[in-house]
Amino acid sequence: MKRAIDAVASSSGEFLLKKAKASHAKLASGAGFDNTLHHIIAEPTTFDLKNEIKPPALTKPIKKSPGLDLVLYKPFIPRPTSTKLFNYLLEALPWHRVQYATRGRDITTPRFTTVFGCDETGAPLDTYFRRPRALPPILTALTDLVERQTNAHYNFVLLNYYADGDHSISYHSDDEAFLGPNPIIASLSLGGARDFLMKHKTESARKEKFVLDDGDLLLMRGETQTQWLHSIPKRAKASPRINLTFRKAINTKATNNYYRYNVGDGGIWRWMDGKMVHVGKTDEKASD
Ligand SMILES: O=C(O)CCC(=O)C(=O)O
Ligand SMILES: [Fe+2]
Repeated sequence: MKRAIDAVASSSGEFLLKKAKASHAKLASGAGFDNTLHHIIAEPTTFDLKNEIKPPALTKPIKKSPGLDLVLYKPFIPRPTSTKLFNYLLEALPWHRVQYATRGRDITTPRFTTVFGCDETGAPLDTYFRRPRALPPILTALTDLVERQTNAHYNFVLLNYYADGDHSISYHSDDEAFLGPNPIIASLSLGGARDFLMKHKTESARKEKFVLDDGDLLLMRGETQTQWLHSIPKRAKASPRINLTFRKAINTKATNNYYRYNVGDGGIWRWMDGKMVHVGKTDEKASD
């Protein structure tokens, strides 16, 4: 399944876009506006992830249903590091609201997204739909730690920011051919707890529900993506949450797809003065 998975469009998208237009007009005319829209704010020197992360209190393999092969690490990142990381990522990164058309409908992704990484084919960077962005140091450090914990290699980090309970990801599986067979995906949660629902693709009575809490790491492997779907449903009340998925792209198609559905061309949003502000257009070619 390609990553056009947001056919359940969200009305909060339109609302946020309207709200942002006002801020954008103000920014465009205002002084002190940093025009390097894609920049990543340097991490505070107080980050010392390697020493702040301790072995998880709980490491729970979950294999009770056919094809389901998960490991839950609770927590992988303890507080207050998880909070510090959440706050830093929200503010430091350029975010996007991706819009695309599918089956004749215009969809606005019902959450903010952003992505870093590249396949390891060595293809020239300017041959991609969007110029791939290098992992910023904090994501390189995190990837190293996740690799060590999960014994796998990743070259991509996709981030989702769910501002509130209206933000969601609909049922999908990440079994794209460009990740190779039985991809290993590690998923890190920061901030507000959300339900993570799973259902078997063919045996619809088989369902699972986990609460993903601040600092939790969920490893999905084996036939999980082939046999199961997962989602983060909307809920009445939810605190802001960032999710990071660590993946391994094996070809250029993967890289193009990830930038198309996580950067897109709907513009750049930044966390400024306690809210997301639409700061400008995505550069046609360079996204770094
Ligand atoms: O936010 C989550 O926990 C899940 C995100 C997800 O499934 C995805 O990005 O493919
Ligand atoms: Fe997913």
